[in-house]
Amino acid sequence: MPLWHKRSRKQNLAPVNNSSIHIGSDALPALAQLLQRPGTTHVAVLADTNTARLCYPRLQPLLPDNHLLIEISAGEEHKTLSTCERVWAELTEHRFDRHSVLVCLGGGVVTDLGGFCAALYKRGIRCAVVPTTLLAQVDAGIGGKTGVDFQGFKNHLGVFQLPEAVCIEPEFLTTLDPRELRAGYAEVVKHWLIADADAFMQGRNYGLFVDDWAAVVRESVAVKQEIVAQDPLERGPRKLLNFGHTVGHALESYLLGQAGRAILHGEAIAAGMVCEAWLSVQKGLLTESELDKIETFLFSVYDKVQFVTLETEAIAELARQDKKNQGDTINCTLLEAIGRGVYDQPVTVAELADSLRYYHRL
Ligand SMILES: NC(=O)c1ccc[n+]([C@@H]2O[C@H](COP(=O)([O-])OP(=O)(O)OC[C@H]3O[C@@H](n4cnc5c(N)ncnc54)[C@H](O)[C@@H]3O)[C@@H](O)[C@H]2O)c1
Ligand SMILES: O=C(O)C(=O)C[C@@H](O)[C@H](O)[C@H](O)COP(=O)(O)O
Ligand SMILES: [Zn+2]
Repeated sequence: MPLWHKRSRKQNLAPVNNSSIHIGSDALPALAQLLQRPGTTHVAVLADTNTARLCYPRLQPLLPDNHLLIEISAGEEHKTLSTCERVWAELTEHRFDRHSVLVCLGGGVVTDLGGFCAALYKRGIRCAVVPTTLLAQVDAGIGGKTGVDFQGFKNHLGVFQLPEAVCIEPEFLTTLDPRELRAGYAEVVKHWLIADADAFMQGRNYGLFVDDWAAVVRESVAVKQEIVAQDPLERGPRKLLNFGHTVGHALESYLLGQAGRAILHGEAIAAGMVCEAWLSVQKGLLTESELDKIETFLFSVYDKVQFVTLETEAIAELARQDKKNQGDTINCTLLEAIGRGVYDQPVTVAELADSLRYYHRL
């Protein structure tokens, strides 16, 4: 059955291997149960400065009295090996063993970095994820991609390692900055564009004016979960989830490296999706009218990312390090229709630069 077949809205979230996903009011009780499992020796919560202040108090009553709080600085610039070293040093100092649990409480930076730390410390300790941004609830917390940035390249070091549980409490979203909510929404739109044309058509009507975020989270998690279940290690169909990321990651990496110009991951992906939808038209896969629908919608939600045309080649060059590549071939995920992604589509650096120039002209 193709990946983009119509899913039942009530579809169960089948665990991928042994990772369970809890969404809604039973999510935090499920975490409490996991932490009380006999044999658990130590519990640490990894949070960033914001989630330590805004989300940790909600978790505290569920935690054992002697738990450890490890706080890291917030922001993509801290998703690095040196932050991991700090986390590992704290675990070591407090004699965490393999029966310990690391609870990652935060957005994608905390869940990516924390998952990576848990996977490597003593070759693997238990890990639970409590995603607190929209982006992490619909995407980063799901599917076991963990890692950190390295030498300016996104997620350049990492492992696939599923957490024991993902506990999603949509109420955490109430304290989220509107810019962060908007950025996370880009991954929701990505899921629609690769796998759910009906949801895209409906979503166009309400944009960010959503009154039931929990429903949006459930639907989006179901799309990702279904794809990850088929291909956990990204040998094939999981590459669909990378739509918008060949250009998006290049743009994000380029701007992150320049003081004052960093943009959020979701903002980069929104721009990347416009570029890659345009490339899909150039390759004869998508119609002009579909491209127009995608662009109109994305520009109704996102501001244009600012760069000058002189920078397009340098940005496009960064795609040579994309993880979907094979040898010198840059493999992109494109669209063959709204709601139908297609992966392993070769593109050149020149074509990626053209797509950025197209975006710049819009
Ligand atoms: N592993 C994956 O599959 C995957 C998928 C998508 C993105 N990512 C990664 O995720 C990262 C982006 O994640 P993100 O957008 O969540 O960014 P983030 O983790 O930096 O969080 C965004 C900001 O929101 C704050 N925050 C978090 N929860 C909050 C809350 N409930 N209330 C108030 N503030 C809160 C954080 O402190 C931070 O300042 C990128 O590094 C990206 O590469 C990974
Ligand atoms: O889960 C996946 O697979 C994804 O590609 C989801 C992406 O939204 C996410 O940004 C992921 O971290 C990108 O992975 P990478 O392998 O391109 O670094
Ligand atoms: Zn992403």
